Amino acid sequence: MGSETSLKLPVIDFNSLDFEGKSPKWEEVKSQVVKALKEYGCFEALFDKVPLELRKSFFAVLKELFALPHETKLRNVYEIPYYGYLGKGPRSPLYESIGIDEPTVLENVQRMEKILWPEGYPSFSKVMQALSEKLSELEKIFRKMVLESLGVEKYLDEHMNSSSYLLRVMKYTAPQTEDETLGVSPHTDGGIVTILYQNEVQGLEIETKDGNWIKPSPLSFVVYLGDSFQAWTNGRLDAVFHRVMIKGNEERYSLGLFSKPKRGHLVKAPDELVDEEHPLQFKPFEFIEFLDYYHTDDARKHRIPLKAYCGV
Ligand SMILES: O=C(O)CCC(=O)C(=O)O
Ligand SMILES: [Fe+2]
Repeated sequence: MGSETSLKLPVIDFNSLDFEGKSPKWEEVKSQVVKALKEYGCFEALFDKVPLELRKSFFAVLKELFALPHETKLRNVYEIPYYGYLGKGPRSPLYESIGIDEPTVLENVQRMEKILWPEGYPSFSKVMQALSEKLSELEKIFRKMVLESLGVEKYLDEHMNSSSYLLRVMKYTAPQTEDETLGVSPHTDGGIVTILYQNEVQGLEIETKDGNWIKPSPLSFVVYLGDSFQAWTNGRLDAVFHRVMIKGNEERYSLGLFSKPKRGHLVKAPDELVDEEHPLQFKPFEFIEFLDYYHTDDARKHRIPLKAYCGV
C-alpha cells in the first residue's frame, strides 16, 4: 500500500449556492467539482450554512451521547443491520458509532432521544436535526451538479426521491501511542454520497488514484461518492477508498451524513450512461440486500464488495 503524502485535496467554496436558484457561480463551481472528482474522487467543501456555532453544539451533545452507559447506547437498535449502535469490536477496537435514520425529520431524532434519555433532552434532537438538514443541502447541490455534468439531470427528481439520509456519529478512543493506529480499515462506503466532518482531530485519510493517502483538513466537509453512486453512473465516477488512522491521547469524534437508496428501490444505471463504449458494469441491485452482503466475511475478502455482489 502507498504512503502518506503532503498532497492536499481541492477545496471548493459552496457558499452562496443553493439547490433551486442558479447563481452565477454555479457553472464555475460545477467545473471545479468535475475536475476534483476526476483527479481525486473527493474534495473539501466550504459551506457556512452549517455555522461553526452549530458544529460546536453538535459535538458537545455528541460527547454526552457517547458518555452514556454502554447498556443505554445498546438500546438504540434498528431493524436494518449496522444502523443502530455499534460498540467496539475486534476489527475496530477503538471505534464506536451510532446511526440515526432520516435525521432531517425531527420526530426520528426525537425517537432516539427518548430511547437514550427517557426523561427528555430536547436540545439534543434540535441540534442533530438542524445540522443534518443544513448539511443535506450541500449533498443535494453536489448531486445535482454530478447529474448535470453527466447530462442526465432529467433523472434528478427520481434520484432525490428514491434516496434518504443516514447520520452516523463516531467516537474513537485515544490509542495512547504516537504510532499511527488503525481506527477504521480501508473501505468504500456503500451508499450514494458521504459528507464527513472531523471536528478538529484529524484521522481520515483518502486514497489517491495512485495509491497514496491524503489527510484532509479536520475543519472541512469532505465529500465523496459511495458504491451505489458509482454503480448508478455506470462507473463514470468512482467510489473513494478511505480509512481512519489515529494516534496520541486525544479522543476523536466525527460525523458522516450518508445519502443512500431507499429500501425497495432498484439501483440501475440510466440507459444514457450505457453504450458500446461503456458496457453495463453492475446489475441492478437493492441497497438493503447489498448491505446484508457488505457485512459478510465473503464481502471483506474483496476490495470492491459491490463488484463481487453484482458486477457484470
Ligand atoms: O470517522 C471518519 O472519519 C470516517 C468513518 C467512515 O469511514 C465511515 O463511517 O464510513
Ligand atoms: Fe467510510
